[in-house]
Amino acid sequence: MDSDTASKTQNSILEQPNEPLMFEAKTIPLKGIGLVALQDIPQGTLIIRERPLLVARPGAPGALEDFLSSELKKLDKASQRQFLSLHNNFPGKHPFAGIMKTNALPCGSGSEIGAVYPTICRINHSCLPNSQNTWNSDTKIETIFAIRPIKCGEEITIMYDQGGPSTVRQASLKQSFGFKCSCVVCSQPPALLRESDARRSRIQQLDGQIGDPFQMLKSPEKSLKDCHSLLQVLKAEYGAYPGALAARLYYDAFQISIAHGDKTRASIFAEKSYQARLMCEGNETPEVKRVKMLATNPSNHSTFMAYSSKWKNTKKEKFGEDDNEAFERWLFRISN
Ligand SMILES: C[S@@+](CC[C@H](N)C(=O)[O-])C[C@H]1O[C@@H](n2cnc3c(N)ncnc32)[C@H](O)[C@@H]1O
Repeated sequence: MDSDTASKTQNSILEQPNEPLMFEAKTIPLKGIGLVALQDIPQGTLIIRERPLLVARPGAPGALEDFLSSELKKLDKASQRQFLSLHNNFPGKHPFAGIMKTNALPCGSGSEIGAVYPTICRINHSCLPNSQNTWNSDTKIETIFAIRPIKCGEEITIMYDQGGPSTVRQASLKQSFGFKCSCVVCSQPPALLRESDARRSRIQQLDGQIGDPFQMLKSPEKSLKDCHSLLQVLKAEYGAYPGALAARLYYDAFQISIAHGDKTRASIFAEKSYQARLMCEGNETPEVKRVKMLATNPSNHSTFMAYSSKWKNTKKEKFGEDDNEAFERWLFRISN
């Protein structure tokens, strides 16, 4: 499909059809079609809100093809054309399944159910994306928010893979999407790429340690310290815009604190998680609303004092928020 056709197909399922679009679909060298910003877009801006064309579970190619074929017949002609015009990395016997496999985005984190969209599915991948896709399970709408400032003329990008060092990312992108990534991270000089790889491996390692319930139970100080270390690595790798990774880290720190009874820190961590999430997905998703509620009432969480009451706040703790470093050390219980 050429970029003209792509531009014309944009509006039907978009939720903000009357507003001037912040982007245009055009051909990008070596990437097919992509979306390019038509204006400067500040961090935290909602760029696209779109309903799915089709939703499906993964399945054997033949069975998936039959399912998609019957679902396609239920769509109007314009929607059918939009679906059929999407990129297919797996041409052959099962073209509908190939389109789905190339384009589907999960309906929620970790969900095996995927959906395709006429516009959002034109967004290409970067290992340092400037935007994030999020599924809202209440409204059944997918959103794209700017997670860092985007300059007019810059391509809008999201992240397709699970992260990790460049060799792992490259292999996964090649296998699932058929391209060799040459984004700003992957095309760095070898020495810088090695440093980035070391940070991304460390991020995965720390993430695993923080998620370990035994460490959280037996050595919550260590878990919080890991959260603090992760924050430093995220800042080094992603600069001022760690996006959803920061939201998750703060939520983990919330869970560690509340499980041992520390409502004061838990409330601060929940608020930080909320603020980070707000930038990535707005204030409409059930998850964002829940984290906001927990910032106000941390003890409403089901694990309040589930592990111990050793951090239960007995008196109002004083902390000086003016001295950033001291505040961070207090918050993450770093003693030396
Ligand atoms: C969901 S589609 C994105 C839109 C697609 N470029 C198009 O023309 O419709 C995914 C496909 O786009 C291409 N693609 C996405 N990101 C890319 C990148 N960073 N470099 C090269 N190709 C990319 C790959 O062919 C991939 O399988």
